[in-house]
Amino acid sequence: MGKMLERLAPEYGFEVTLILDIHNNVNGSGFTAENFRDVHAAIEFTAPDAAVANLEKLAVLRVPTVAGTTGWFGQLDHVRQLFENNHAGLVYSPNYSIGVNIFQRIVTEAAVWMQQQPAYEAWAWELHHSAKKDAPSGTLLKLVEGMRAAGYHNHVDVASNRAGAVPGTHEIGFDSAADTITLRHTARSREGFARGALHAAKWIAANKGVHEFSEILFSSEPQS
Ligand SMILES: NC(=O)C1=CN([C@@H]2O[C@H](COP(=O)(O)OP(=O)(O)OC[C@H]3O[C@@H](n4cnc5c(N)ncnc54)[C@H](O)[C@@H]3O)[C@@H](O)[C@H]2O)C=CC1
Ligand SMILES: O=C(O)C1=N[C@H](C(=O)O)C[C@H](O)C1
Repeated sequence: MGKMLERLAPEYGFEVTLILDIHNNVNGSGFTAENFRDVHAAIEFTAPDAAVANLEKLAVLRVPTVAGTTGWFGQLDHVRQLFENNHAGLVYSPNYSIGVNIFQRIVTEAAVWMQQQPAYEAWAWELHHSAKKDAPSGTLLKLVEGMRAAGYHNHVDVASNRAGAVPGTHEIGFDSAADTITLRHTARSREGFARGALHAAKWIAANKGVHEFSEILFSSEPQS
């Protein structure tokens, strides 16, 4: 994601002044007050086992932050508390694509209807490139969590595949003896993730608080 963010950042009015990676951030050594002195926003896309330590440092430095890494959301309460205690802004999401955030709402709505239909059984599936470290994807976990929050308590069979260079495909399905409903989002490239993260960075550079990305995206709800 780093290269894509660097390429698109100027379109969002950002100059990239610091890039930390596994080589220049050994034991968090890149997170100094000097390095972040004139930084208006940080975007964190690293690895599941690195994200929390990086986010802790960004909170203490009070840098408005966009959290993009997946696989750490079990520690969200701890990270949220740290940003709030330090009065630092944070946006988090397992997926910054606009399409996926709309897809999430469609899936949640389907779950409400399907909860009343015991003849249907459900599955959740995702496919990503073979370099992806976490499975299931953060997005798939959130889709299923959204179904649960909408009242869907039947079993959901969850599966993941890793192959080639696939940028990200997520599918929720319902099957009965009579028919099948398949809901699928397919990312065509990683550009949608990067654009969403840059949009969030611009927003959090000018606002306060801790927010899930969809709160920003859907801050003015469509009229029905
Ligand atoms: N929220 C979203 O929309 C999206 C989330 N992701 C997630 O973002 C994460 C990163 O994905 P990719 O960019 O594909 O990974 P990648 O493996 O291509 O790049 C990760 C980068 O993080 C650096 N890194 C690792 N540990 C570090 C540390 N301790 N400090 C600083 N830098 C460190 C590596 O040097 C590397 O440059 C994954 O968890 C992935 O699931 C990926 C795409 C979209
Ligand atoms: O690792 C990736 O590539 C992606 N990860 C995110 C996830 O785990 O949901 C989002 C996107 O699907 C790409």
